[in-house]
Amino acid sequence: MFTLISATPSPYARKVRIALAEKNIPFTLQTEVPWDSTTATPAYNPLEKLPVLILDDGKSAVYESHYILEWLEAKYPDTSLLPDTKDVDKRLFARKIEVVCDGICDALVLAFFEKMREEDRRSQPWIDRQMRKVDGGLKALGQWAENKEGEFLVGDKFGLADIAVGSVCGYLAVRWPDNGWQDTYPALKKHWQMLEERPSFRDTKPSPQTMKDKVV
Ligand SMILES: N[C@@H](CCC(=O)N[C@@H](CS(=O)(=O)O)C(=O)NCC(=O)O)C(=O)O
Repeated sequence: MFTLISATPSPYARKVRIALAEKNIPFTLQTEVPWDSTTATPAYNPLEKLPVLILDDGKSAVYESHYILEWLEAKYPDTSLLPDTKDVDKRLFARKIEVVCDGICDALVLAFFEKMREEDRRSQPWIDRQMRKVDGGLKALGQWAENKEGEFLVGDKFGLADIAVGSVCGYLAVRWPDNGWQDTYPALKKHWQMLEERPSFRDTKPSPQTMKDKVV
């Protein structure tokens, strides 16, 4: 059986947890704090990041959330999370939405750790730059949610784009509760709330973690 190294707040890991659940792939969840020296991630991922999907042999590993999802799509095509193969542009659009969602998360992580620095070592211009990317990314998600044709973001089928958007919105709600995106983008908020009703979302709600070691 697969093992997924995950962390309770991780939006990247939540994408994989949701995809595994939606594809009915059984796995063992190994919850860690990747910033602590006790993490197992370096043993499987040279980039020392989670999520990491450890395969049945207990040694081989797949890492980087967008690649794990691509790997799962290739290995388990029956329960696809992408539009039909003939709909090339829709498939590419779904991946573009994931790119924006991952980029928002990347900027949030950078801002989060910059804010952890002592005041005299903290760069406010750096934090402002990251939050500009978050604002720009959310504006794009807000427009896509506003303009979606069906119940889901790409075509009339639940998939990768919904998983990515739901994960970043859930992360913001936990880690950045004062961010006003839910008021600014009501269609995005409504879409996220609909997604959170799915069992795969209900079973993977993010929560804060406690870091033991000093990171920055
Ligand atoms: N691009 C990676 C980003 C993953 C990532 O940044 N993971 C964090 C944990 S979390 O932010 O998702 O909670 C991590 O392991 N960071 C450890 C490190 O950067 O050393 C992905 O998509 O999987």
